[in-house]
Amino acid sequence: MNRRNRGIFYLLLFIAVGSHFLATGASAAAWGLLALQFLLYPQLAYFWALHARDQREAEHRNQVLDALWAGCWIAGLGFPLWIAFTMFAGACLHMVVFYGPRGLPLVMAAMGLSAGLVWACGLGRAPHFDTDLRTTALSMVSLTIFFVTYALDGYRRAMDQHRSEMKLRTQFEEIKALQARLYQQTICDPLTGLLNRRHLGKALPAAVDAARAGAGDGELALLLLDIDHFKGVNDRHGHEVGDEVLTALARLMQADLQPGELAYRHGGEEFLLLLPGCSRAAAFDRAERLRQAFAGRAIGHQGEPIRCTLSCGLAQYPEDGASARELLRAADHALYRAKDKGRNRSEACAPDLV
Ligand SMILES: Nc1nc2c(ncn2[C@@H]2O[C@H](COP(=O)(O)OP(=O)(O)OP(=O)(O)O)[C@@H](O)[C@H]2O)c(=O)[nH]1
Repeated sequence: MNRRNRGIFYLLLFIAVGSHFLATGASAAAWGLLALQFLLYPQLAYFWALHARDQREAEHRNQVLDALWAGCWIAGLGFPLWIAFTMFAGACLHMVVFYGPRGLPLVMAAMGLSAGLVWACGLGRAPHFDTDLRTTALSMVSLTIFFVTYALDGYRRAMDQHRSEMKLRTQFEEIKALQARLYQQTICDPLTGLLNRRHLGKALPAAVDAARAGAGDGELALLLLDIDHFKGVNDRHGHEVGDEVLTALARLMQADLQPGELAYRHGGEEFLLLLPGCSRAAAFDRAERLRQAFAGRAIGHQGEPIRCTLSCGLAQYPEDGASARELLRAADHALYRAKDKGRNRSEACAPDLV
């Protein structure tokens, strides 16, 4: 119980019992005891708990003590119904809030024990259950205020928890988005935005497995594209223009992509198209279309159009290679043949089959 709740509850009880004392003409000693119990004791109990090594344990002891005191007062006052009920309900609420259902029998036992002892020692008053109207009303108001105070505490905690949850959820979403962005960065080439070799390392074996399992009629084509004399472009016009040439080719590749197909920057000025479900003839056509489109595109630089060409090597699963590594090697051979034959051309690994 926090200081505010304990203080409020005891003050309200002080007023209710005081009203009962006024109605029944209590002695000065009884008023003194009332002040000690309901004004001083709650402060002492709070400081006791505050300075204890285990505050929760100390508070638990305080609450049992509260229940014991309440039993004494109930028996000593002669069981006035409304005051007794207010004390009992308050003690139950304290205990249950802190200790769950097991707090309930504990309160009953403590109250019953102390009331019984007071009664057995002959210190109890003869039962007189009635309270006057003012005391009854004050007891009711006390209970209501007490319940509302606790309810407000519960509401505040629920709102705090809700806010924390919302904050956590937002942070979680941000982390997820960040992770996705980081992952994207690890699999993408920053200059062209195409996928990179790291992604190919997983995607190519997976595509081979899928083709082997019959996906896309068991067809899979690999196109390896390399810009011709690219070093010369860099040397003559500078790296920035070289970068523009690279991104121009990347855009052409992306514009032509069908669902399920993937475009890579394989390294430097070398690019790759992974075409699941694509026949050898269709892949060769794609290579030629891309080659011609690239050759026909000029990049303007200081008023001078810069034209580049590319060479392309085609490898087809399963004829040219039954694994990712074999397919790559086959496409590489085909590309070298294209370079050897004068560049700006497409070559299939097995030209007789095209
Ligand atoms: N601008 C630019 N150049 C790059 C990048 N990555 C690699 N290069 C350049 O690409 C060039 C590749 O040159 P080479 O391997 O000799 O190939 P090439 O000049 O295209 O000759 P062939 O392939 O035989 O036609 C090198 O000069 C690299 O510096 C890049 O990101 N940007």
